Amino acid sequence: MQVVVPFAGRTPKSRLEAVLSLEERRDFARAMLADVCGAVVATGNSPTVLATAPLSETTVTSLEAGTGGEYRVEIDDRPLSPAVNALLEAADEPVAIVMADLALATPVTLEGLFEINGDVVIAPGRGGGTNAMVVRHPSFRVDYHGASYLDHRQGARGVGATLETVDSFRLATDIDEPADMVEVWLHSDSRSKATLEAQGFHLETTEGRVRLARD
Ligand SMILES: Nc1nc2c(ncn2[C@@H]2O[C@H](COP(=O)(O)OP(=O)(O)OP(=O)(O)O)[C@@H](O)[C@H]2O)c(=O)[nH]1
Ligand SMILES: C[C@H](OP(=O)(O)O)C(=O)O
Repeated sequence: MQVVVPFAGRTPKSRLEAVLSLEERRDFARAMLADVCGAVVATGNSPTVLATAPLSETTVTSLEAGTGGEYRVEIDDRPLSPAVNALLEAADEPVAIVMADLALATPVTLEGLFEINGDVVIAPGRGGGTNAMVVRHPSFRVDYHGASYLDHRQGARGVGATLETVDSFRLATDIDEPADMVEVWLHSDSRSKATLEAQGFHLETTEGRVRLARD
Protein backbone atom coordinates (compact mmCIF):
# COMPACT_ATOMS: atom_id res chain seq x y z
CA MET A 1 0.00 0.00 0.00
CA GLN A 2 1.14 3.53 -0.77
CA VAL A 3 0.63 5.80 2.26
CA VAL A 4 0.43 9.49 1.40
CA VAL A 5 0.68 12.22 4.04
CA PRO A 6 -0.30 15.62 2.57
CA PHE A 7 1.50 18.53 4.16
CA ALA A 8 1.29 22.27 3.55
CA GLY A 9 4.03 23.64 5.76
CA ARG A 10 4.57 27.26 4.76
CA THR A 11 1.60 28.83 6.53
CA PRO A 12 0.06 25.86 8.30
CA LYS A 13 -2.76 25.68 10.77
CA SER A 14 -4.10 29.19 10.16
CA ARG A 15 -7.06 28.41 12.39
CA LEU A 16 -4.61 28.31 15.32
CA GLU A 17 -3.33 31.82 14.67
CA ALA A 18 -5.19 33.23 17.69
CA VAL A 19 -2.95 31.18 19.98
CA LEU A 20 0.24 30.41 18.00
CA SER A 21 2.57 32.62 15.98
CA LEU A 22 3.47 31.58 12.43
CA GLU A 23 6.79 30.13 13.57
CA GLU A 24 5.07 28.23 16.39
CA ARG A 25 2.45 26.90 13.99
CA ARG A 26 5.18 25.71 11.64
CA ASP A 27 6.95 23.90 14.47
CA PHE A 28 3.73 22.38 15.76
CA ALA A 29 2.59 21.30 12.29
CA ARG A 30 5.97 19.76 11.63
CA ALA A 31 5.92 17.94 14.97
CA MET A 32 2.50 16.50 14.14
CA LEU A 33 3.80 15.47 10.72
CA ALA A 34 6.72 13.68 12.35
CA ASP A 35 4.38 11.89 14.76
CA VAL A 36 2.08 10.80 11.95
CA CYS A 37 4.99 9.61 9.82
CA GLY A 38 6.42 7.73 12.79
CA ALA A 39 3.09 5.99 13.34
CA VAL A 40 2.88 5.07 9.65
CA VAL A 41 6.41 3.67 9.71
CA ALA A 42 5.49 1.58 12.76
CA THR A 43 2.69 -0.06 10.73
CA GLY A 44 5.36 -1.37 8.36
CA ASN A 45 4.54 1.13 5.61
CA SER A 46 6.73 3.86 4.22
CA PRO A 47 5.00 7.24 4.03
CA THR A 48 5.22 9.58 1.09
CA VAL A 49 4.94 13.16 2.32
CA LEU A 50 3.02 15.07 -0.36
CA ALA A 51 4.35 18.53 0.39
CA THR A 52 3.62 21.91 -1.14
CA ALA A 53 7.27 22.92 -0.69
CA PRO A 54 10.56 21.28 0.28
CA LEU A 55 10.40 20.50 3.96
CA SER A 56 13.67 22.31 4.60
CA GLU A 57 11.90 25.54 3.61
CA THR A 58 9.10 25.10 6.07
CA THR A 59 10.61 24.30 9.39
CA VAL A 60 13.49 24.48 11.78
CA THR A 61 13.03 21.06 13.35
CA SER A 62 14.06 17.68 12.03
CA LEU A 63 11.43 15.33 10.68
CA GLU A 64 13.87 12.49 10.34
CA ALA A 65 14.84 12.30 13.99
CA GLY A 66 13.15 9.37 15.63
CA THR A 67 10.72 8.33 12.93
CA GLY A 68 12.71 5.14 12.59
CA GLY A 69 12.12 4.47 8.94
CA GLU A 70 12.43 5.51 5.36
CA TYR A 71 9.99 7.79 3.60
CA ARG A 72 10.10 10.09 0.67
CA VAL A 73 8.93 13.62 0.00
CA GLU A 74 7.07 14.48 -3.18
CA ILE A 75 6.65 18.17 -3.97
CA ASP A 76 3.41 19.32 -5.61
CA ASP A 77 2.31 22.91 -5.14
CA ARG A 78 -1.18 22.40 -6.49
CA PRO A 79 -4.08 22.61 -4.05
CA LEU A 80 -4.77 19.56 -1.92
CA SER A 81 -7.38 17.71 -3.99
CA PRO A 82 -5.65 17.97 -7.40
CA ALA A 83 -2.34 16.95 -5.84
CA VAL A 84 -3.85 13.87 -4.18
CA ASN A 85 -5.87 13.00 -7.27
CA ALA A 86 -2.72 13.04 -9.40
CA LEU A 87 -1.29 10.35 -7.13
CA LEU A 88 -4.53 8.36 -7.26
CA GLU A 89 -4.53 8.50 -11.07
CA ALA A 90 -0.94 7.23 -11.22
CA ALA A 91 -1.38 4.53 -8.57
CA ASP A 92 -1.31 0.85 -9.39
CA GLU A 93 -1.86 -0.26 -5.79
CA PRO A 94 -4.14 0.79 -2.90
CA VAL A 95 -3.47 4.31 -1.62
CA ALA A 96 -3.98 5.50 1.95
CA ILE A 97 -4.21 9.23 2.53
CA VAL A 98 -3.46 10.19 6.13
CA MET A 99 -3.58 13.84 7.13
CA ALA A 100 -0.52 15.29 8.85
CA ASP A 101 -2.50 16.85 11.69
CA LEU A 102 -3.64 13.57 13.24
CA ALA A 103 -1.46 14.01 16.32
CA LEU A 104 -3.26 11.21 18.16
CA ALA A 105 -2.79 8.62 15.42
CA THR A 106 -1.12 5.43 16.60
CA PRO A 107 0.16 2.40 14.69
CA VAL A 108 -2.76 0.37 16.05
CA THR A 109 -5.41 2.84 14.92
CA LEU A 110 -3.80 3.17 11.48
CA GLU A 111 -3.50 -0.59 11.11
CA GLY A 112 -7.19 -0.81 11.96
CA LEU A 113 -7.92 1.54 9.06
CA PHE A 114 -5.56 -0.16 6.62
CA GLU A 115 -6.92 -3.66 7.37
CA ILE A 116 -10.60 -2.94 6.69
CA ASN A 117 -11.75 -4.28 3.36
CA GLY A 118 -13.56 -1.89 1.06
CA ASP A 119 -12.98 0.01 -2.15
CA VAL A 120 -13.07 3.22 -0.13
CA VAL A 121 -12.53 3.22 3.64
CA ILE A 122 -12.96 6.53 5.44
CA ALA A 123 -11.97 7.69 8.91
CA PRO A 124 -14.06 10.85 9.22
CA GLY A 125 -12.91 13.88 11.15
CA ARG A 126 -15.02 15.70 13.68
CA GLY A 127 -16.78 18.51 11.87
CA GLY A 128 -17.22 16.87 8.50
CA GLY A 129 -13.72 16.30 7.16
CA THR A 130 -11.95 13.18 5.91
CA ASN A 131 -8.99 12.62 8.20
CA ALA A 132 -7.73 9.40 6.70
CA MET A 133 -8.88 7.07 3.96
CA VAL A 134 -7.88 4.08 1.93
CA VAL A 135 -8.69 4.04 -1.78
CA ARG A 136 -8.73 0.74 -3.65
CA HIS A 137 -11.03 1.74 -6.51
CA PRO A 138 -9.36 3.04 -9.69
CA SER A 139 -12.04 5.64 -10.47
CA PHE A 140 -12.47 7.23 -7.05
CA ARG A 141 -11.19 10.80 -6.67
CA VAL A 142 -10.98 13.05 -3.61
CA ASP A 143 -12.72 16.36 -3.05
CA TYR A 144 -11.44 17.81 0.21
CA HIS A 145 -12.70 20.76 2.30
CA GLY A 146 -16.21 21.48 3.48
CA ALA A 147 -18.17 18.37 4.41
CA SER A 148 -15.73 16.18 2.52
CA TYR A 149 -16.85 13.09 4.42
CA LEU A 150 -20.29 13.40 2.81
CA ASP A 151 -18.79 14.31 -0.57
CA HIS A 152 -16.51 11.27 -0.46
CA ARG A 153 -19.40 8.97 0.43
CA GLN A 154 -21.29 10.34 -2.55
CA GLY A 155 -18.21 10.05 -4.76
CA ALA A 156 -17.78 6.40 -3.78
CA ARG A 157 -21.43 5.67 -4.60
CA GLY A 158 -21.01 7.50 -7.91
CA VAL A 159 -18.25 5.19 -9.12
CA GLY A 160 -19.84 2.04 -7.72
CA ALA A 161 -17.24 1.61 -4.99
CA THR A 162 -17.96 -0.22 -1.75
CA LEU A 163 -17.61 2.08 1.24
CA GLU A 164 -16.67 1.50 4.86
CA THR A 165 -16.43 4.01 7.67
CA VAL A 166 -14.05 3.73 10.64
CA ASP A 167 -15.21 4.74 14.10
CA SER A 168 -12.01 5.97 15.78
CA PHE A 169 -11.62 8.74 18.32
CA ARG A 170 -7.91 9.04 17.54
CA LEU A 171 -8.36 9.27 13.79
CA ALA A 172 -11.36 11.59 14.13
CA THR A 173 -9.32 14.09 16.13
CA ASP A 174 -7.54 16.42 13.74
CA ILE A 175 -5.99 19.44 15.34
CA ASP A 176 -7.63 22.37 13.58
CA GLU A 177 -8.82 24.81 16.22
CA PRO A 178 -7.47 25.97 19.61
CA ALA A 179 -9.99 23.80 21.47
CA ASP A 180 -8.55 20.71 19.74
CA MET A 181 -5.07 21.25 21.14
CA VAL A 182 -5.94 19.92 24.59
CA GLU A 183 -6.57 16.50 23.04
CA VAL A 184 -2.86 16.32 22.18
CA TRP A 185 -2.02 17.00 25.81
CA LEU A 186 -4.51 14.44 27.11
CA HIS A 187 -3.99 11.58 24.68
CA SER A 188 -0.52 11.76 23.21
CA ASP A 189 3.02 11.55 24.51
CA SER A 190 4.85 12.62 21.45
CA ARG A 191 6.71 15.33 19.60
CA SER A 192 3.46 17.23 19.22
CA LYS A 193 2.89 17.35 22.95
CA ALA A 194 6.56 18.14 23.61
CA THR A 195 6.30 21.05 21.18
CA LEU A 196 3.29 22.48 23.02
CA GLU A 197 5.11 22.03 26.32
CA ALA A 198 8.15 23.85 24.92
CA GLN A 199 5.86 26.62 23.72
CA GLY A 200 4.76 27.20 27.31
CA PHE A 201 1.31 25.64 27.38
CA HIS A 202 -0.15 24.00 30.45
CA LEU A 203 -3.40 22.28 31.26
CA GLU A 204 -5.98 24.62 32.69
CA THR A 205 -8.68 22.94 34.72
CA THR A 206 -11.81 25.00 35.13
CA GLU A 207 -15.45 24.11 35.37
CA GLY A 208 -16.48 22.25 32.28
CA ARG A 209 -13.93 21.06 29.72
CA VAL A 210 -10.24 21.43 30.39
CA ARG A 211 -8.16 23.37 27.91
CA LEU A 212 -4.61 24.45 27.20
CA ALA A 213 -3.46 27.88 28.27
CA ARG A 214 -0.22 29.78 28.69
CA ASP A 215 0.67 32.75 30.82
N1 LIG B 1 -0.05 18.81 -0.24
C1 LIG B 1 -0.95 19.64 0.31
N2 LIG B 1 -1.36 19.42 1.57
C2 LIG B 1 -2.25 20.28 2.10
C3 LIG B 1 -2.76 21.39 1.40
N3 LIG B 1 -3.63 22.06 2.23
C4 LIG B 1 -3.66 21.38 3.38
N4 LIG B 1 -2.82 20.31 3.33
C5 LIG B 1 -2.62 19.30 4.36
O1 LIG B 1 -3.85 18.61 4.49
C6 LIG B 1 -4.14 18.31 5.84
C7 LIG B 1 -5.47 18.91 6.27
O2 LIG B 1 -5.45 20.31 6.04
P1 LIG B 1 -5.98 21.39 7.07
O3 LIG B 1 -6.60 20.77 8.27
O4 LIG B 1 -6.79 22.39 6.34
O5 LIG B 1 -4.57 21.99 7.54
P2 LIG B 1 -3.95 23.42 7.30
O6 LIG B 1 -4.13 23.85 5.88
O7 LIG B 1 -2.56 23.37 7.84
O8 LIG B 1 -4.83 24.30 8.33
P3 LIG B 1 -5.73 25.61 8.09
O9 LIG B 1 -4.81 26.67 7.54
O10 LIG B 1 -6.22 25.94 9.45
O11 LIG B 1 -6.82 25.17 7.13
C8 LIG B 1 -2.93 18.79 6.62
O12 LIG B 1 -2.07 17.69 6.73
C9 LIG B 1 -2.33 19.86 5.73
O13 LIG B 1 -0.93 20.01 5.94
C10 LIG B 1 -2.30 21.60 0.06
O14 LIG B 1 -2.69 22.54 -0.62
N5 LIG B 1 -1.41 20.70 -0.42
C1 LIG C 1 -8.81 18.84 4.18
C2 LIG C 1 -10.01 18.98 5.05
O1 LIG C 1 -9.57 19.05 6.35
P1 LIG C 1 -10.33 19.86 7.52
O2 LIG C 1 -10.41 21.28 7.07
O3 LIG C 1 -11.66 19.22 7.66
O4 LIG C 1 -9.45 19.67 8.68
C3 LIG C 1 -10.95 17.77 4.84
O5 LIG C 1 -10.82 16.80 5.60
O6 LIG C 1 -11.74 17.82 3.90
